[in-house]
Amino acid sequence: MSGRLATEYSAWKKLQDLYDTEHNRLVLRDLFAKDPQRFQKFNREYVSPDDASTTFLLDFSKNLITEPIFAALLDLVREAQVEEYREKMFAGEHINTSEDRAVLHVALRNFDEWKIPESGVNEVDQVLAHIKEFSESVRSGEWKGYTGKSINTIVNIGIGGSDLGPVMVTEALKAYSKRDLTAHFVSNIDGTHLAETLRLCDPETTLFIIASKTFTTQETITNATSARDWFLSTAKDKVHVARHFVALSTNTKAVTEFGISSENMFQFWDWVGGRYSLWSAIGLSIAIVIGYANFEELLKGAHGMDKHFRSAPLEQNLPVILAVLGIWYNNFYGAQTHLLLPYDQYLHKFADYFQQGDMESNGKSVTKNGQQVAYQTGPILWGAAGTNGQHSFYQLVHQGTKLIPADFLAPAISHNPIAHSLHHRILLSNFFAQPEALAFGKTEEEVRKELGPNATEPLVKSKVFGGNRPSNSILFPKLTPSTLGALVALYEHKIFTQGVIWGINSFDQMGVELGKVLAKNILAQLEKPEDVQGHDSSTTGLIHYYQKHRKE
Ligand SMILES: O=P(O)(O)OC[C@H]1O[C@@](O)(CO)[C@@H](O)[C@@H]1O
Repeated sequence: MSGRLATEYSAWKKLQDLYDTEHNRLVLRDLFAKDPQRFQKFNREYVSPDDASTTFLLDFSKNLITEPIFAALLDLVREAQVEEYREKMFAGEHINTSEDRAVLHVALRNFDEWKIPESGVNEVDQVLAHIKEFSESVRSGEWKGYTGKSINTIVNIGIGGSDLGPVMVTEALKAYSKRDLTAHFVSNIDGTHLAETLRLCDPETTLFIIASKTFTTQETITNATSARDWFLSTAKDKVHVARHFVALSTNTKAVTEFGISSENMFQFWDWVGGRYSLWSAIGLSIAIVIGYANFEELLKGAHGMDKHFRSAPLEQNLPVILAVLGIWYNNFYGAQTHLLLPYDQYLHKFADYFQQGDMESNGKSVTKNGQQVAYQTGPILWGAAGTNGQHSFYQLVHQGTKLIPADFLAPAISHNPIAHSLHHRILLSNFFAQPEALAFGKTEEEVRKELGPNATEPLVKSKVFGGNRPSNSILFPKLTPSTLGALVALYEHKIFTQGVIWGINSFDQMGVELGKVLAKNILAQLEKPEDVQGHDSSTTGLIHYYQKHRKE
């Protein structure tokens, strides 16, 4: 039954026993020394069922597991009925129970493979056709602005899932981008974000894409209104808005009220979660930047992973493997965070993207049945592109007091093989070395041997690396649209699997509402801050200080 407390599962109790009795013996140096076949046992190669060139290796041998522990983790997946819930998701059942909605981002990249009886699913193809037609019209120069010039700049105005996906993908696939077209992404309500962007724009050649599932998000509508005012200050006549503003939304009424005609609207549906929406109309900016053919490859890459997730046996199922490893550390080792470390500068926004994807999905503390959990749920997701992270926070990761499981990702081939690929070989040498250092560390004996007999005790101790810090390594041939699609879907389905095991609803986001309501209340009072009422002394004191200093 959905929404059960994870601790009720017998598999959970078994895992707790295994942790209690085994964790002191789970030393990677020993596990590898005892079993020369360890890498062979704990790696999986993914090959897309649709396209053999979309492939990657998942090496999960540097984890604090044995075969019995791995088996017990998979038993938990079975007992939590993850496969049954997966089939409910793919069938369009309303598994987002609090909002009574289906969860069907998989339908956005389904290419009619599966018949899914949910309203709107049969319209996906026509929205994709509209995206194709419009993106090609902009890229070819056929789409003209109000003075007859082609578009050379797009500004996507959106926030959260209406921003992070397009940003991450257009950065990740920059090698495939149309280099004479500039894409900007404005998300923050801070006027600086829009002001600094508009300084770079020419109203005659700029297209604004207003991306908002609800078309009620205060930041987005305010930014869109100011962008329209900026545009009209030059274009003057409102009739010109139609050539320079399009909308991506589920809310046709609000879009037309804003002044964007319905033929300039790209629709999606309530069964597309914001943080799962880059595959939908929200991906219009992606299609314009990299071209529709590459956008379609992105979708197909994800679809291949959907088929894998739906058909692979649990012990071969990559999203399931990542999910259970995360639960092992999060719920039994007490790790609080999870690191994403892409050794690819194009993926520098990958962790940012999954901060929303993971933390807005699984940052919950009540099950679908309304029970308060007494165990950890979603981890804090963070990360940075390698090798930059090594010069920032790796000190803590290597020698700090916290256990931080990490996923390392890298392409074997760079899109930019400068200096005869010397840069890439250096990058990959670090991609290989860091997990090795984390896993096997450096013993006191090795340090003494290195420093010699005169080394002081404190110096020796400071140079010891305890190691035994777990990681996964994902290595793929090249960062292509299809590979990116598969990787994003891999993590989407990892998040889904963990949410089912924890018994929570991964697809609503009640936690973002209170702050919005309080901010609206305070906004109404900021016109006369000296009279602010109804707050604690801290909020009142801060608002009074603002009042004192808000005039230049
Ligand atoms: O796309 P929209 O409706 O403007 O929502 C933007 C973002 O705001 C939220 O915080 C929900 O309010 C995210 O879930 C969502 O992606």
